[in-house]
Parts: sequence; structure tokens; C-alpha cells
Amino acid sequence: MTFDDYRSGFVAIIGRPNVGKSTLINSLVGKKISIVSTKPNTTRTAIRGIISGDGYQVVLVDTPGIHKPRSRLGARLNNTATDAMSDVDLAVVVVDASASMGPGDERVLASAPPGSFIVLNKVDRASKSAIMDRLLRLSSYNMEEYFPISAKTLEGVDELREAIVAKMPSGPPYYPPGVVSDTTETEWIAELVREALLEILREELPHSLATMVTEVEESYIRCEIFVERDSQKGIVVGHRGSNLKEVGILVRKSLPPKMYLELVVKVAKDWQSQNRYLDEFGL
Ligand SMILES: Nc1nc2c(ncn2[C@@H]2O[C@H](COP(=O)(O)OP(=O)(O)OP(=O)(O)O)[C@@H](O)[C@H]2O)c(=O)[nH]1
Repeated sequence: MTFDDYRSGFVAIIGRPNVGKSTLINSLVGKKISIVSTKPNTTRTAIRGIISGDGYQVVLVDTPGIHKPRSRLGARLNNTATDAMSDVDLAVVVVDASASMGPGDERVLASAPPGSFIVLNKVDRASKSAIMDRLLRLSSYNMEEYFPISAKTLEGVDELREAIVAKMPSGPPYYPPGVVSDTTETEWIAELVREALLEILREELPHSLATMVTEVEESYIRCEIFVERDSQKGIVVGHRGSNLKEVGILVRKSLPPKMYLELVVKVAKDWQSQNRYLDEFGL
């Protein structure tokens, strides 16, 4: 069997935090894969979405937002983002049409290899003239193609998908047809818990939380929540456990019925600066 007529490849979706990378991956794949959040920097691991169609398969790498490292964790996140760039067939740079361009965007654009695509996302939130102005400015980067889209309303998403597929080299499928993500179930649940915590705690401690599923049985899941300091434990637990209760309610909506979810809060002192914890959390 030859794959002369089959196209496949890896595509990195890059952009500063909150520009809509996860939403775009979900729209391109057509199912909810990675976790979408209103908080920047929630995409920690390079969760992949896979677009499989007749004669093609595209593996999307959702890289963490590139930002200046503030701790060892920050440095690692940047490494993951850069590694993902060196091994892909195409980089897609996502820019937010509804926010002004900042140094973060410039950095990502400068790091993208020639021949990358530029996606101007959230056009549903920008005026026509603002979109034109932005496209004009972006054209100085000399990338291959420019796509004004809305990952939310799906405007322009089909055209982008087709253009991505057209750029893929001949090659075999990397995953069985029908697979849309290689994220394991436990990672998925840990992300759901983390997502729910961010939603509930809001401004309180977005950067010093990690979650890990430590036990899964037929109808029981134990997920541990790690914070850096004792004082943060109380914030996470909430008055008489009210926050954890809310997290449980939110997460259970995505789990099979009758699944018991146990949430345990633990203190891992300064985990963001310790390789031991970073390895354990797969960061
Ligand atoms: N109006 C509008 N909102 C969007 C669009 N795309 C994404 N958003 C919103 O923008 C916010 C951030 O989207 P994400 O997909 O989490 O962004 P991200 O780039 O993956 O963010 P990080 O995980 O922080 O790197 C969410 O509230 C999305 O609903 C869009 O096309 N239009």
C-alpha cells in the first residue's frame, strides 16, 4: 500500500495567551478537545487535536502561550513551545483582532518560520476597518497566507482547514481514523478539575495550581490538587468546602453518571520551581 495520494503532517498553532488557540483547535477538529478558558495560560501541555478526512490527517499541536519566563515553569513552557515549532510541517500564528497588537504578538510572529500562516481571530468582535488595518500591518511579516476568521462563529474556519490540508506533504496517517485526540482520559479529567478551579477561584491563584488524577476505578476517580503554600489550601477548599463542592458539580457534568469524584488538596511547596514536581505533573 502506498501513501502517494495521502497527505499528513503536524501543525503548530501558536500565539500569545488568550488569542483563541484552543477554541480554534476545537473548531478545526469539530469536537471539544482542549480546554477553553477565559484565563490566559491555561493550556499547559501540548494537547493535540487531529483532523482526519478523506485522504488526509493533520495533527494539531496546541502549544502553551509563549511568554517571558518568570520561574522555571515559565522557562519550561517556553521550551515546549519552541520544541513544537522545530518539528512541524506548518506553523499557524494566531493574533487577536479584538485586542491591540503587543510585544507578545511581535515575539511570536518573529519566531514563526517563513511560510507560516497568520490567522486573525475574533473578527466577530472587530470592525471591518480595524480588520483591514490589522491585515495591512501583518502583511509586513511576509508570511504565506492570511486568514481573517472567528473560531467562535466559525467564519473562515473551513477555508483555513482546507488551506492547512493543502500544505501537508504526502505521508501516512499517524493515528487510526476517527481518533481526534491522544490526550489520555486522566489528563482530560485533571484538566477539567483545573479548569473548574480557575473558573471558581477567578483572580485568586491562577498560576500556582496543578492537578493530577492519582486513581481511576470503574466508578471512582481521585484527583489531587496541588497548591504552593498552606495559606492557599484554604482558598481552594473554600468555606466548609464550598469551592470544592462547586468544582465537583462542574466536573461531574462532563463525567459518566454515578462516577464518584474525590478531590484532595495538597501542599507541594514551591512546586513551580522544583523539577521533581514538574516531572510528576508532566510539565
Ligand atoms: N468573540 C470571540 N471570542 C473568542 C474567539 N475565539 C476565542 N474566543 C474567546 O477567547 C478566550 C480565550 O480563548 P482560548 O481558546 O482559551 O485561548 P488560548 O489562546 O488557547 O489561550 P491560552 O490557553 O491561555 O494560551 C475564550 O473566552 C474564548 O471563548 C472568537 O473567534 N471570537
